[in-house]
Amino acid sequence: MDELEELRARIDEIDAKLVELFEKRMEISHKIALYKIANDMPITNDEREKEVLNKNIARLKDRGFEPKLVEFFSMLFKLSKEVQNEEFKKQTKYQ
Ligand SMILES: O=C(O)C(=O)C[C@]1(C(=O)O)C=C[C@@H](O)C=C1
Repeated sequence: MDELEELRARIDEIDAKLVELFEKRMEISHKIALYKIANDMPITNDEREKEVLNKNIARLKDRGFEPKLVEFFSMLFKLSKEVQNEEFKKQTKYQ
C-alpha cells in the first residue's frame, strides 16, 4: 500500500467508529427528549452545553485544534437539538 492509501485506510477506520458513536449520541439525545417532554423541560440547556464543550476542550492534546473542536461540538449540539425538536413536535401534534 502506498502512503496515501494507508492514511485513507486509517481515516476509514476512524470514520466507522465516529458513525457508531454519532448514532449512539443521537439515540441518547432522543431519549433525553422523551424525558424533557415528560418533565416539561426546554430542549436547550446552555449551561450544560458549555460544560460539555469545556470538558472536551480540556481533553485535547493539541490546543491548536480548539477552534475546530468548538465547531464540531456546535454542530453536534445543533443536530442533537434537531432530533429533540422533531420528537417535541411529534408529541404536541395530537394534544
Ligand atoms: O444534556 C441535555 O440536556 C441534552 O439535551 C443534550 C445536549 C447535547 O447534545 O449534549 C443537547 C441539548 C442541550 O442544550 C444540552 C446538551
